[in-house]
Amino acid sequence: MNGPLLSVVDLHTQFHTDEGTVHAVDGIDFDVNAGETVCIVGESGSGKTVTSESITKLLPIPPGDIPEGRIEFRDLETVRELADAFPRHVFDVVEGEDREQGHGEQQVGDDQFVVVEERSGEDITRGYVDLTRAPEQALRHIRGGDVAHVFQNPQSALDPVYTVGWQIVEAIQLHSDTDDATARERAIDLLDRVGIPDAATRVDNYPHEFSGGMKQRVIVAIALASNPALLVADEPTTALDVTIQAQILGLLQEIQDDLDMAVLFVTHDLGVVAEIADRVVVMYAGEVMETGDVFDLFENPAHPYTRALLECLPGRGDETVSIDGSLPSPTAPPDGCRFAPRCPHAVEECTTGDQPPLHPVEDRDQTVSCVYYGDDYDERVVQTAFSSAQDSSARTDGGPVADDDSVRSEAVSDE
Ligand SMILES: Nc1ncnc2c1ncn2[C@@H]1O[C@H](COP(=O)(O)OP(=O)(O)OP(=O)(O)O)[C@@H](O)[C@H]1O
Ligand code: NI
Repeated sequence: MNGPLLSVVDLHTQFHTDEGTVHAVDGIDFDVNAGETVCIVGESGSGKTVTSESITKLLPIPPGDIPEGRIEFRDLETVRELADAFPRHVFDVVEGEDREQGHGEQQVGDDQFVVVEERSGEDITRGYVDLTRAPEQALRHIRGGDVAHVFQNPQSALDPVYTVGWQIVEAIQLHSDTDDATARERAIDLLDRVGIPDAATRVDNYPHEFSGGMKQRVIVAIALASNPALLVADEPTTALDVTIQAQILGLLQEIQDDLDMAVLFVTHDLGVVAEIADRVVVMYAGEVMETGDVFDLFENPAHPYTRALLECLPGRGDETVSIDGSLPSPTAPPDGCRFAPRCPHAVEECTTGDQPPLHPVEDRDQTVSCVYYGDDYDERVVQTAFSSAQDSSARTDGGPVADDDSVRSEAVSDE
């Protein structure tokens, strides 16, 4: 077993600006397993897009910068290919004797982005590519190959001067030795699969000859052309027609099951999350507040922030209410839990030190960054208030009340 397909480990992504350093992503951890759909949710500005763009390194660097952390991509085929192509950049844990002799952990060099953890003879059987250290040349190989990034903006993702067929053929041939005729056949097949009627004719059309929804399908077809192990998709705030969006999501899921492809989907729509996610990562102000199985998390939201988010979900709580208060300053984030200034249950410990570690939730497939789930507090305090979070009397238990004069945040579903 080579572990999860993708492991984000202590990722820090910053932007150096005239106003100071923006701590957009400030030490987050989560995994994506092969074949599963993980949704990242959170209010606008919480760092979802920066996280997804850190993975495919589509981040503008500079001003962007990843000073700390790793993004381990554990697709074995990719690890083997890149170990072959970049032999000088391989860190071989197996070959190093230091561990045996008790010299402690060996240091991976800055330019060593392929880490081999286990071999069977010559063959690599466990290891990863660290996407944060990979040079542009290696990233080009990975991007649009084993990791595809779908921008859900048809306007900018397609090249207006080439036919859609040409663009799909290019994507196919970039990563495999496929002759023109075979690639064209596969392009037609892909268009057919994403639900474009009369694909054999449409393959020779230009992007402007397609409607918005059909363009979106073409973009998905291009992303699938290389048979990616992981598809990263960031939902835009200027959303497409909801029915088209639902169709495309349904389509993605069908194809995903066929190809055993993992999907990392960024959204602030909890309805979409309920529909497509296997697991959920809840982000707030550059930190992960909670992760978990989608059923466990919806049934038993553990973090007060997740609870507040769910309260804003239509049909769940009172959807006219948004969470009181606003995101903390990204250049000068507060100590302790980022959500503490808005949390009805915050106690003194919540306002000092680092963001609390992710504690496992008892009997659930969930982890939560909240002191109440540690040994010193009773988590029932944050759980009982769920259904009455809008009731102001419920705010007085467990700790200081959020400042009522503070600015109302943008609603969670602000598209
Ligand atoms: N190029 C940049 N320069 C400076 N700050 C940036 C840059 N890009 C993003 N940020 C900041 O990083 C933080 C996280 O932004 P991000 O776009 O990841 O949020 P998001 O969760 O995707 O929000 P939305 O739901 O609105 O898309 C924000 O404070 C944002 O202002
Ligand atoms: Ni975003």
